[in-house]
Amino acid sequence: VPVGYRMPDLRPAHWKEVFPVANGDRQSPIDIKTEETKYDPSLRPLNPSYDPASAKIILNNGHSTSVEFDDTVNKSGSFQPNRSNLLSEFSCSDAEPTTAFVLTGGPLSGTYRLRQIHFHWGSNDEAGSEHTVDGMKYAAELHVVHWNAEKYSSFVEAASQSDGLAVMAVFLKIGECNPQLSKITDRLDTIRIKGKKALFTNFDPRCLLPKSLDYWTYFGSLTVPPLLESVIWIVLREPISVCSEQLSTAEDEVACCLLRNFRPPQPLRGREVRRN
Ligand SMILES: COc1ccc(N2C[C@H](O)c3cc(S(N)(=O)=O)sc3S2(=O)=O)cc1
Ligand SMILES: [Zn+2]
Repeated sequence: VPVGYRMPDLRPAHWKEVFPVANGDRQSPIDIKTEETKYDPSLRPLNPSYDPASAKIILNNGHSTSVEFDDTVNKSGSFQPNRSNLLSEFSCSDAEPTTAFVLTGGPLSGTYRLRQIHFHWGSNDEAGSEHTVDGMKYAAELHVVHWNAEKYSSFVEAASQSDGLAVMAVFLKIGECNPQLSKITDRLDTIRIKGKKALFTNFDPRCLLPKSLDYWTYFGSLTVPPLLESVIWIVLREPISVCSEQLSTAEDEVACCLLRNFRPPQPLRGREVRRN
């Protein structure tokens, strides 16, 4: 390391030194004050339709674990799901196997393609979520990341556009163990080291979603550097359950670099939070 080189301080309070947008006027996460959210009749139901065969790898990118999806080819029309392996795999969703892996509807105009899912958690069951609801933190938070493949030709291009990304956030609360989540937490031992990845196929994110897809939505940003203000946030109002053992497995398995990987709520700066 060159003499005098100062390792950048990686704590959220210091991100503005490297990424000035950290002080921007559409930063995430936020505290959702339910009394101040505004009902918007123009908001449509969310329509997630995922092609399970597009799940590819599980990855430890140093501040979270993620399941990366093959977002290169739009499979609509070309992918003929093999019903036997699909239906046996996905007892959770009796919906017809899809030929695409996209999110449409809700506050979105156009088709947003699934890129990856990842989690944020804390060092105990009391804290861990990034968004809070009336000041309340959940134990963890799942992010399902999509990009506007209809309007932009690549994910990187979309990530720099104000309507480029759409992230669906799902709160995790401590309760029953979640067998669908175990499909991921049981694999974390294979990606203990930063940068490690492991094959992870046939996973349908719909299995992780709560019964109700009612949501709050607002314009925000990535919650990790480069903190780009390109995210349409869709925060589901109903949490899913996870048991303490699953969360501690996640923390134990990859605690080295992933503990407390949640950014605190940022100023709303006059933004509106709408609900369907
Ligand atoms: C342009 O540079 C990049 C932009 C984005 C990314 N990604 C990885 C990040 O971990 C990350 C964090 C997200 S969160 N917590 O939902 O706000 S979404 C997301 S990502 O998959 O888009 C990588 C490079
Ligand atoms: Zn995230």
